[in-house]
Amino acid sequence: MTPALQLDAVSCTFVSRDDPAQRYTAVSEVSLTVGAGEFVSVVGPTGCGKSTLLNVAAGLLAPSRGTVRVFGEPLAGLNRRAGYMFQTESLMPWRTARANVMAGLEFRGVADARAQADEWLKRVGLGGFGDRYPHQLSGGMRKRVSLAQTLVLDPDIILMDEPFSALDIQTRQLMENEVLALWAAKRKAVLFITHDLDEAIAMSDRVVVLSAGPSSHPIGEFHIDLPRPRDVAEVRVTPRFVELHQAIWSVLRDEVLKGYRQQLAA
Ligand SMILES: Nc1ncnc2c1ncn2[C@@H]1O[C@H](COP(=O)(O)OP(=O)(O)OP(=O)(O)O)[C@@H](O)[C@H]1O
Repeated sequence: MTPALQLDAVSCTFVSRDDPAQRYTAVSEVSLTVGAGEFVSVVGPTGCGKSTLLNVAAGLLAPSRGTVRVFGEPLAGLNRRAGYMFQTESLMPWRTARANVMAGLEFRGVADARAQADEWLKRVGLGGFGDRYPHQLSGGMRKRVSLAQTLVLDPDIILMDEPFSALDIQTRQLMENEVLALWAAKRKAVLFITHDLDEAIAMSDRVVVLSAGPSSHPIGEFHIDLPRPRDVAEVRVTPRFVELHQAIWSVLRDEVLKGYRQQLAA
């Protein structure tokens, strides 16, 4: 079956604005696929190039070398089959929760945008909050609105960059379970970036480990054979989870230490 997303030998080199002779290759020769309906996480040390890869998949950044295919077609420009959810707040503060969720649909000229937005707000547990502005919602609620804003457009591929990193642990686990439930219902391809190995294992079908930069590349790939449906809090205490964690951490640990050393030296 044609993968939803296929990165083939992708490298990204950034040129310094002040001194064009200075270059930094963030990722090098990265090949990565996400099957239709597959949930794949990418973990790696801080600054290794996880967001860079996601930006490439989103079509926001053209790779310096290599190719990106979306359902078999070469990607040129924005990836219109993908929806994104980023670490930072993505809500427009001057729009209500409903108006934020509706924005993308309005842009596409969808006639029943309001009804669809209300339906999605209900699905993420915010049925009664459509008229609130972002500042009148908690951090977790704002993330739920962002999730609705992404999913209302029914993308075939969902790209998530540490979407829950700013949340407290309980809210985070609730959101992770909600994402898993929504994903199970629709089975879209997900590329999930996180620095949290527990989160990656609990949620994914496959975990890809990136080396520390520069020239970061995959150094391990693990199939997560934990049964579904999963509760992210409960699955963490199962023996198989612990086994997988140990196996992946043994690959990731040295890279994390390298990443820290590089950050301190910078
Ligand atoms: N536009 C850019 N210009 C120059 N360097 C960049 C640019 N974007 C990213 N980089 C560099 O590329 C490297 C990878 O950055 P990236 O944000 O992809 O890492 P990350 O793994 O997502 O980091 P974190 O885990 O801290 O979020 C970093 O060293 C960063 O400074």
